Amino acid sequence: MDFGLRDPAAAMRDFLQQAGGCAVVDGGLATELEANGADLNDPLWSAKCLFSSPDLIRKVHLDYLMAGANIIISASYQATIQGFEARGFSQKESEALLFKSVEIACEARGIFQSSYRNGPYTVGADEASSRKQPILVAASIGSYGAFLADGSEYSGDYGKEVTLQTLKDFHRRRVQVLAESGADLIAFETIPNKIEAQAYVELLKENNIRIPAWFSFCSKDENDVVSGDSVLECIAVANACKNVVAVGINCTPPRYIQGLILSIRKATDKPIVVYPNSGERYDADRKEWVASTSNSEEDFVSYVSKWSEAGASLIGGCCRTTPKTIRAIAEALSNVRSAPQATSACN
Ligand SMILES: C[S+](C)CC[C@H](N)C(=O)O
Ligand SMILES: N[C@@H](CCS)C(=O)O
Ligand SMILES: [Zn+2]
Repeated sequence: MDFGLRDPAAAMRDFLQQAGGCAVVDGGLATELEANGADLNDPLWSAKCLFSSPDLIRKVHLDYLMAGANIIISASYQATIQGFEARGFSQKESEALLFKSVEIACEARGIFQSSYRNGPYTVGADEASSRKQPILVAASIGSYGAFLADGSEYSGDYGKEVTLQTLKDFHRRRVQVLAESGADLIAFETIPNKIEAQAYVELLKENNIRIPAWFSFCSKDENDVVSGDSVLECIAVANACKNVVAVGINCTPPRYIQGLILSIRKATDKPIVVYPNSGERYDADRKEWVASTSNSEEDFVSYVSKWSEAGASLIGGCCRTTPKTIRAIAEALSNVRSAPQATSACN
């Protein structure tokens, strides 16, 4: 559909219309890599699989497509040139790994689409809606905190020495490479503070980046992102950028999402994307999630129609969500989705 080559807002509008008014985002990529046996206790976390087990990444993307995802997010969340160089890769090899993350996702989409035509996969509520499942590939860009590999994407506290310029210098080349990778859009994910959003906006402008992007923040409650910066101020930074086709929240407990959507919709007319985590807590030292008694996949999915009613039009899951979660989200949304190509939205 040449998503990335058109007027960004119109491209997103058309995509959402083809998806029936609401699109399904995939679930936790790293979570599912681990569920399939990958050991992510590594500074590169899921990006390690780009060289250790690329076939597994492709399989996980396919599993999410089969569950009904309209958007799959590449394995580049913690893939940085600086991180790969620290592992002994050259700059050229590091950039090739970034490309590869998108290539793998595009391959999964191609396999899914051609295999579907040949018969073996059934996805979505029924065959007719499955056939029309529009699919985008989003290139993930995780925060500077993700690169630090100490869980600081959940604090947004980088210390005083990390300035706007530091962050721009850190992210610049990766943004340039992923913008040329063949992805349909860039997903700036798990953004923990306002300064990093500002750095991304300036990089998009200064580097004349043409492909669309979404900005998705990590929140600690219904008002503030994890650093303590106001969600509304963060959204305002993203809202001012023409390339930004959706704004929202990810890797945040489900219980805050409805309040966040209601606030965000007052601050922007752009589509709202939400893909919460399970509500568990990440132990960065052990690189493990700590179980919480108050959350289950059932709880998560029970929120979905409320999020749609509140104004979200891209809904999925982040860490500790699985293809099962995504299938349940697709089913929950099938009640509010209109027939593909119809004009009404789901909220
Ligand atoms: C979204 S968090 C669970 C990613 C992993 C983290 N940056 C780490 O390396 O520990
Ligand atoms: N896209 C990443 C986000 C981590 S917060 C993943 O699902 O692993
Ligand atoms: Zn997450």
